Amino acid sequence: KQFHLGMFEIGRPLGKGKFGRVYLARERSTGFICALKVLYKSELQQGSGVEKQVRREIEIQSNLRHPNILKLYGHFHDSKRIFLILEFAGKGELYKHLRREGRFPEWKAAQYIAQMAAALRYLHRKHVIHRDIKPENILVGIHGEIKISDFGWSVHAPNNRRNTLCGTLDYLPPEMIKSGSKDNWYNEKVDLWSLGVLMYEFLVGEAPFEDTPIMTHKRIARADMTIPEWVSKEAKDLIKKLLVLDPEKRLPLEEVQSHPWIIKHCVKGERAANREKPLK
Ligand SMILES: COc1cccc(-c2nc(Nc3cc(C)[nH]n3)cc3ccccc23)c1
Repeated sequence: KQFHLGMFEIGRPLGKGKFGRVYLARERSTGFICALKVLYKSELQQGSGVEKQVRREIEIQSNLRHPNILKLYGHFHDSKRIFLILEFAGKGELYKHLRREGRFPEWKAAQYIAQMAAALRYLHRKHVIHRDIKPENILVGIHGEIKISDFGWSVHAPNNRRNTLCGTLDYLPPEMIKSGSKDNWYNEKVDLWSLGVLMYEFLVGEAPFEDTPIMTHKRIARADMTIPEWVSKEAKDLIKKLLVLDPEKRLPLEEVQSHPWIIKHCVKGERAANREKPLK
């Protein structure tokens, strides 16, 4: 399908980030609401091969269909800009919710981790490794469901500490911070480590290896973290089974979804969707 700018009514800017801005938009003929991400070619060309990476990310994301992955409906460009037509997630950025609430109750963290595990299983079945799982790359839909919203570049303004020059180290697995064999970078187990970091940050309100960059590097390499005693023992068990140095020893996604902590908090059935708390 051919898209062009005239097909859309542009609404309020939702936010801006490294490579451009995101606007609320409505497709004129259908009234369909979406988010329009505008990337400036000039800014992309500066980065080393960033434009090719954008093309690859568009290629990947436009072929994905999953309720917990933000849909890319299409794209088009004019002389100066590239436009991405993206699914609109009504409740915005997950990391803003996390900062506002400090940390999530266990039942909410478990539902988010279960949705992330389902999305990652789908990605890995399609041989896509996300490699950049962190709260900044997750959006929240109107029904509170989460959506992985970033395949390789960020839309968030560098307004929080972690958007330092090199981006946060917090989520990198040991095999990606150690020099040496890069083939582990293309092993989907890297996403399991980041899922463990995400789970820790949801429950504790800060990342497990958060420190000065040098110390973070050291602590990741040794999987050196402490889990506060007030975290439930089931949650502690799952975190420890994901934050494992040896990629092959990390808990597979199928076993994450059937872990007692997930089963305990994630009630099946459509009624759960409208319930703040799961059934006792
Ligand atoms: C820097 O702040 C940014 C940056 C980019 C998007 C938002 C934002 N996004 C969305 N939804 C979206 C965004 C995309 C690509 N699909 N659905 C909703 C919001 C609601 C309130 C505030 C902010 C929001 C913020």
